[in-house]
Amino acid sequence: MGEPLLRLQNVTAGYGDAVVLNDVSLDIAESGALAVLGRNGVGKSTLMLTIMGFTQMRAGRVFWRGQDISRQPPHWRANNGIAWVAQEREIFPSLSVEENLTVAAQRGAWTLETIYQMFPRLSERKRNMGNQLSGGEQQMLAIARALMTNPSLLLLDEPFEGLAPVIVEELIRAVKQMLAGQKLAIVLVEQHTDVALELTANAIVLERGAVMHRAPSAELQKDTETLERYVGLRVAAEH
Ligand SMILES: Nc1ncnc2c1ncn2[C@@H]1O[C@H](COP(=O)(O)OP(=O)(O)OP(=O)(O)O)[C@@H](O)[C@H]1O
Repeated sequence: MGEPLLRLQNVTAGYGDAVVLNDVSLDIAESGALAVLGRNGVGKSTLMLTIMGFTQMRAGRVFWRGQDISRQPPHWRANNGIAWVAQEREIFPSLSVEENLTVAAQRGAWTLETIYQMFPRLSERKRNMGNQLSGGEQQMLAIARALMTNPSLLLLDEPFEGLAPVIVEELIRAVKQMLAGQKLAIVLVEQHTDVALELTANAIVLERGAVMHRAPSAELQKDTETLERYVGLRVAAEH
């Protein structure tokens, strides 16, 4: 086993005096895919923010390719291969689709051409302004913009939330394509448990900021007891 791409070692972190994550440890391998599950408010987004360097670390360390980056600011992490798609998407409303894509682009396999192949809708709308897009198109753009930085790790925070099923299908196909094609690892926070487990190799379940359970995703998919206890059956019940 080589060095993990990302390692969180006994990380306790939060906002100011409020501690949200408690003694969280996890590894993500190069090209790995990790699902982060758990009910609302357990700290899933805070985990993403901590990987990006936006929270206050109280204890523990974060390693990137074996290097301790615990004190590196968010822009260092972004410049060194960690990309984050926030729940809020945060695309630039007054820039065109194409400008949104090129504004933070870095060299690599993801270019306008490969992005437009994966998201033909964005190609059709490349001259539209960010604020003229539907919710689904905005989410595509947010993911595409993150890919244009040619990251080694992509953090996706509830990318399918609130989108029409047909758009969710399109995004799932795109995520599969991303994982199959390029050397890219993902951390996926998702309320749609079945989708999250289908897309990933491994999963952790958070409860009150701590890792309560970890398992290969295929195993957790069958473990309805754990899913019921810590995640709820919101999505499983829909199938
Ligand atoms: N900026 C902040 N300042 C202080 N507390 C915060 C902040 N953001 C989140 N929290 C608190 O941290 C806890 C975990 O929130 P977080 O958003 O990480 O959970 P989550 O699992 O992602 O939930 P959700 O599924 O609702 O997004 C909550 O109690 C929340 O109130």
